[in-house]
Amino acid sequence: MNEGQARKEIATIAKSIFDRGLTHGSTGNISLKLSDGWLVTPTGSSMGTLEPEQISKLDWEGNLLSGNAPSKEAPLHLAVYEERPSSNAIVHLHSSCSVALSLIEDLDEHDLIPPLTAYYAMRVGKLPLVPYFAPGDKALAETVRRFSGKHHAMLLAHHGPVVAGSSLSAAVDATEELEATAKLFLSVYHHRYKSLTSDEVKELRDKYPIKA
Ligand SMILES: O=C(CO)COP(=O)(O)O
Ligand SMILES: [Zn+2]
Repeated sequence: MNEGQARKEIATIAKSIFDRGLTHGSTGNISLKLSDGWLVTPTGSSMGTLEPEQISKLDWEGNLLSGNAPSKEAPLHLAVYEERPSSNAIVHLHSSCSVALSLIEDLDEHDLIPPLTAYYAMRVGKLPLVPYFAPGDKALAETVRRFSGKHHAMLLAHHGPVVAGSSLSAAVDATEELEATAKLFLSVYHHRYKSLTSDEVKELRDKYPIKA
């Protein structure tokens, strides 16, 4: 995919995310690797109205090459790419059920949601909670770096998900799966509910390995 196509793909997917209420206001950011750098959505922009040429192009030191000023989370995206050479795209949203999940006390912070559905096990797997830091904080990027070697999906406390994928569509797919399962989990949380067994999860993970 060339740079022009990549810019269009980000703008199209960002609008779809915004139109379905998966992030709001000027929250969230998306990035995508290119052969000669990477693209990230500009700071302060609404995902609903992004023009392809506004999207920031950066080099691997984080310098702006073209487009508007980059997301304040660009160092976080860069840290994930540095730790995950197989990842080609990253999605960060403020999707409300996922944020709500990050506020619940006494969940397992190494794995917040049990394997409620097959697609959650196939697309997300394990979801750790990343401790709270202010958006754009250098310490947030460095903390995410520590998680991202082992995890392609993580949840920032009081903030929202960060999900890496082998492609932009794979990263968006997994982020949507996380939001849908967070909603499901919130609705069964105060009930007695069943999860998939570890054998069932293992069978899924063997048959549908997550490439992220
Ligand atoms: O989600 C956001 C911060 O975490 C949005 O910030 P940016 O507008 O700088 O991308
Ligand atoms: Zn954010």
